[in-house]
Amino acid sequence: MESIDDTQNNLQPTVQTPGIRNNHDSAVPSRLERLLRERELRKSSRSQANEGIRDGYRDSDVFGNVTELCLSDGDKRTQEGLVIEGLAAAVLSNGFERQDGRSQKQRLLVVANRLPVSAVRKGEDSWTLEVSVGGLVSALLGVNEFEARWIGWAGVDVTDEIGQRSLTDALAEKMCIPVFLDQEIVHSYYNGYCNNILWPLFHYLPLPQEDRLATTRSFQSQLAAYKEANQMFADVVNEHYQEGDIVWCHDYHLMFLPKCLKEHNSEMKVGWFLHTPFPSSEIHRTLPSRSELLRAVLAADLVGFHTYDYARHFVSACTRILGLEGTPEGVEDQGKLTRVAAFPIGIDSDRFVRALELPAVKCLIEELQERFAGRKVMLGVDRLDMIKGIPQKILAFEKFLEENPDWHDKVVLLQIAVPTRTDVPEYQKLTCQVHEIVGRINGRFGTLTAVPIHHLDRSLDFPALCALYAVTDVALVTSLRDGMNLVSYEFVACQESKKGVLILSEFAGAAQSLGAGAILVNPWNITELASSIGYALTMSAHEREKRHQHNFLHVTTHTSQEWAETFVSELNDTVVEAQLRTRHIPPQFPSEEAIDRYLQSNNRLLILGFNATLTEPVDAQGRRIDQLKEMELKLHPDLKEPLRKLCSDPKTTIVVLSGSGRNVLDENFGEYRMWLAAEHGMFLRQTEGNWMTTMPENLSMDWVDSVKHVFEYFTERTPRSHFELRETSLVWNYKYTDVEFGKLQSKDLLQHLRTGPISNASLEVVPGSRSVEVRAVGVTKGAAIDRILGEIVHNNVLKTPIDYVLCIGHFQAKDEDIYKFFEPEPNHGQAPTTRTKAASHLNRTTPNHSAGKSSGHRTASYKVGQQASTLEKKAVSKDNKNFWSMLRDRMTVHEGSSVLDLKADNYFSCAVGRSCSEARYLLGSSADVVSLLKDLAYK
Ligand SMILES: O=P(O)(O)OC[C@H]1O[C@H](O[C@H]2O[C@H](CO)[C@@H](O)[C@H](O)[C@H]2O)[C@H](O)[C@@H](O)[C@@H]1O
Ligand SMILES: O=c1ccn([C@@H]2O[C@H](COP(=O)(O)OP(=O)(O)O)[C@@H](O)[C@H]2O)c(=O)[nH]1
Repeated sequence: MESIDDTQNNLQPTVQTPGIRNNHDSAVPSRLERLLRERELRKSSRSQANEGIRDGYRDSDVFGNVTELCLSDGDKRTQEGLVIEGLAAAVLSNGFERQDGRSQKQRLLVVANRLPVSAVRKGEDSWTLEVSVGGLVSALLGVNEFEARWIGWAGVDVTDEIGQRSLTDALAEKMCIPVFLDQEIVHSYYNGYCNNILWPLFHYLPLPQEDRLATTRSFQSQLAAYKEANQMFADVVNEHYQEGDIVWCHDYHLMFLPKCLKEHNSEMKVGWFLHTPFPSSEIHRTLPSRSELLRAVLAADLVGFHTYDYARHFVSACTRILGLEGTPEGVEDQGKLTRVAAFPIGIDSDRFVRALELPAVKCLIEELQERFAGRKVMLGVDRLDMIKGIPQKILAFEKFLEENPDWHDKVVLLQIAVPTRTDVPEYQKLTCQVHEIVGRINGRFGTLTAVPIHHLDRSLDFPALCALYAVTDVALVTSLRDGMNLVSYEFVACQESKKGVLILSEFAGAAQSLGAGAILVNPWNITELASSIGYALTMSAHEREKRHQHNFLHVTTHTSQEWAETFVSELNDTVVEAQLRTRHIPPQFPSEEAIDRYLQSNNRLLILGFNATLTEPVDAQGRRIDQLKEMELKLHPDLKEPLRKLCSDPKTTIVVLSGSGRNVLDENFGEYRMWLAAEHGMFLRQTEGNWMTTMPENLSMDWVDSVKHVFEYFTERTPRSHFELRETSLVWNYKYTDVEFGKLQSKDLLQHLRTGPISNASLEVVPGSRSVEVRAVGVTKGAAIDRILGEIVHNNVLKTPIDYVLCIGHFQAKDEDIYKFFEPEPNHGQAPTTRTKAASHLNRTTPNHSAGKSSGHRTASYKVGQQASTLEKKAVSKDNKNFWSMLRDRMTVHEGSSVLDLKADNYFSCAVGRSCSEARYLLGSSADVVSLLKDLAYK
């Protein structure tokens, strides 16, 4: 349908849900079938691998936990070093032949701001590497199914060549590749744009008022640094990329990376995963660079989040801010689908479970038990970040002590607060604030021998952390927002013997997976938090056991390994799916060929749509749409001259065939010598003549008032929607309404039209991308074309038959029948003509190959001068596919006076701004139509 809303930035979801649609082809397994099969394969390969470990035929390096094995071997190296070797060992299994016969591991380039190690310089060319702390590092260290390389920043500024070279070598041993960022970039990109703008915003924390002005001033330079840093990451990826690699970009630091990578190599398989929440679109839209960031991420093939909520917010930001189409699969832009889905992260639970058996850890557990004998242990482990809700946690603990004097010397809160982003002023303020509260509470409730809160401004190593988790009675996670929160998972993994209680913020992603076993709290509600502490401390053993088992099962089955495998498998599949989709997308319009054939033809017919074909394109790049301007359809100014030139060519007949009313066409085309077909061809005129109606005589319009009544009702109830009453149809348009509300209302409207009191009327309901049109049954552009042809023939003295047809428009739904009108009938013994077949057939008959081919050649002739009046009286056929034969049957063929003599190769049908169509070819937008018509006019 070429109704007023159908501009190119608001495309209909033309490709249906993959998986449900079964990939267009029953022989091809659906997306879900493929993913399930892949999962089965992974499972069986893993169980074989585990058997391998039990049988002792594999080196522990590849599948076992390196940390644990080395420690038990009495190795004296630091635990951090060993964890890194865990990654390296996992990674070093290059070329390992899987037992299921599948080939080697796929190469995975993990790109994250931070490498899993931070480097400390010891001399000119010597370095020590320490494990970086944070959930992202912990999770990815558990992944060993792939041949992974990690690309990222080593956390130091290295300006000299010797330093850079030696650090590169040191990191290479750990399968890490550095990106060298200088201090200035780190300051603006990492401390500035990442941690002072994106991080708070993604966690729903507005910047404090006094910083806001300064932030706004430096915003542009920070954004520039952010883009520059992302390009630096991309350069390193490009340098190391090998064909077939998977590139997995991580987190809010690298939102521009997918775009940079795809611009360099569109074949690269690129995934992007966000470890933080993605906020409601209402929050995201406050960001000045909101559109740019979204578009850059959408360049990825697959975009992943921890929870469905975050994924939903992202899709909604893309639909509301960019005006793109959100589907159950992701986000569609001009036929390109970016898949968006939830992939909840996990931990390497085995590593924690087995760590508890290590002598070193057992020893620590005993020490801690002795130290806190007679007291219940409560634990908090967080980076010292404002999102973690540390002040709220401590204040709630204070309230609990206040209200429960009996517990004063029977409970202790151990708070590990790992310093993080210490250069950012907000973090410095938080440190002071927390110290102050802890000091006050310890002063208030402490005794000479004991204090209620042990607060540590430092990180712990892995054995200490495991021991601490194991002796804890109640873990407190009070994040105000948290992507996932792996601490809660790690605590559960270490609690098989104690079965302690987890108090968990409902604002952590983990609440969605551990919600059944944990006590969920709103950390802003200090009273509720304090009473939850009391409830947890006194919980019965039976309840603790039940809750723990539930969580333990989840943590041990949803591991980091599973997470990474699922993501990578979906990424691989997304690329397969994209290939399947593109098989069914018509190719780009072959301009050169079309122009050549145009020039060689003697009598050409150009059928052009109007809206979104000959109109000025709407700027969709994040600028606010000007509804009033856009609703007033105007011919593209660049088309005026070429159109005039084409119209003056005696060998060319132009028809503008539009859904718009006569007045709109008059205003825009009155000055040209062409044919105008308004309201889908119901009205027709040569611009030098008068409008005539081609409406079938028996066309009933009795339904108009009832439909108008319904449209008025919906227009009143849907802000910024409007309807247009044409002479033969009505269009309700909701393009400018709230996306979701508009969709809901249109559903309601359609239901009413189809099943309500007017459902029996002889009318056709045509849903567009953001519109609903109602017209009489059988009125389509395809149905109109034979009436139009009849009139043209009737009016023109045809010296030669029409031997070239170009039909081009943003036609939708039923109006696509127009593209089929001139398609040749299938030859006997051949499969019926399909879009792809037609396309490939056409490709076959390009000048190089077409010699002697005339399979698509059809000649039909009108008995000139007779058929027009007959035709206009005939009822419109509903059987669109038989127009050609109808046409032929109705027309007397007589030698020498054929009206149409059209070889298949001289027929060009083209859909504008559509991703999928019945047309043979596609053009992106009206801008492409402009250059095509210019070429036709001036070549
Ligand atoms: O590298 P830093 O700036 O020091 O910060 C450490 C990491 O913090 C964030 O972690 C997030 O990822 C976790 C795992 O997915 C998730 O559980 C947690 O909720 C998130 O906050 C950050 O996203 C990472 O990039 C940082 O490396
Ligand atoms: O002293 C510490 C404290 C924390 N962590 C690790 O830091 C990660 C924190 O991840 P989480 O997802 O809870 O939050 P993030 O810090 O990533 O926001 C967990 O894996 C902890 O084991 C650590 O290694 N040493």
